[in-house]
Amino acid sequence: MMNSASDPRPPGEDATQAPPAPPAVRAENLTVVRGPRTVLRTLDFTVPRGQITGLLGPSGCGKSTLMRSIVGTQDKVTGTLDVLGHPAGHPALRTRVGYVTQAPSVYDDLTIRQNLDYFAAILDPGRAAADRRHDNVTRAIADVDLTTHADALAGNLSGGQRNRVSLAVALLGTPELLVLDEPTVGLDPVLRRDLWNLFHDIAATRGATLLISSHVMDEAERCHRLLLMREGEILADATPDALRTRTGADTVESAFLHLVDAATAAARTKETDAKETGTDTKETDPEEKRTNETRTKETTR
Ligand SMILES: Nc1ncnc2c1ncn2[C@@H]1O[C@H](COP(=O)(O)OP(=O)(O)OP(=O)(O)O)[C@@H](O)[C@H]1O
Repeated sequence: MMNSASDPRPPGEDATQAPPAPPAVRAENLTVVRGPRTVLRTLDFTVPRGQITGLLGPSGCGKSTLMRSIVGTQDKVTGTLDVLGHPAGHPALRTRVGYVTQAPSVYDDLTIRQNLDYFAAILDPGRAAADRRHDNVTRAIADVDLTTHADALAGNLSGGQRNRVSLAVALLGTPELLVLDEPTVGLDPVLRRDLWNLFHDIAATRGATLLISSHVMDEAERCHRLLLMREGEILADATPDALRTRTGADTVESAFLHLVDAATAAARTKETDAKETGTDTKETDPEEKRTNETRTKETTR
């Protein structure tokens, strides 16, 4: 049984013994600027531990930027962004957070096993760990269903297979938080189903938290919680059931479209009001932005 978002302790654990662990991710007033654009605007949300949270929204809405911020690789992040109780990017998070980017990071001139051996040696170095590394590599390759291809050169794999090698690398260290940027792109339906089963297995048996981006709405139904994004803002933060109930929709896709239409209508009304009163609401005034930035709790990285 999955733990609740508010109390991640195992059922039956004495509430007086230890304070509840912080959420996997906590964002307050999170803003990210890329080039001349504010790509994420004053986001407030939490990602509960031990669950699969889906990050969904149309192409360009800011999903990858948010993930990069969480794993600590994004510049010009302001506001508060805590990951597993530390500021995002803190050195203590290096082995606790796994990240798979959209572009597979594998060495083409090595086999799958050699790729994993290489990353395993970085994560868990030394002769004494050789047996453990071998077991972890074999397990990670099996997790992503590539055992029969273990000795194939990565350069000869299909795009979907290369994605799965990247995922296997992220699974090597048994991270507490796995951040996966569109891990099922380019995969056939059988592999997509198998990967989603694996994600649920990782959450249930290892108690890991998974944050998975997608713009395929049927994948939303497989998540415990959803963060629905549009144009750098969070439209909804709820379970799939709650979203459907709130909007009266049959599917998460219809619920999302309902919320997008409502947000578009609200933005139009705001624009019309601004034109009538002569107030520009589209972009924050640079001076106001500077003032906001000095108010934020965490310094710009
Ligand atoms: N280096 C950059 N400079 C300026 N703007 C950028 C830069 N990189 C991305 N952007 C803009 O930031 C916005 C968010 O991009 P991001 O990659 O986070 O979106 P996404 O939701 O992950 O899209 P996709 O689903 O297509 O991967 C986009 O509008 C994009 O054009």
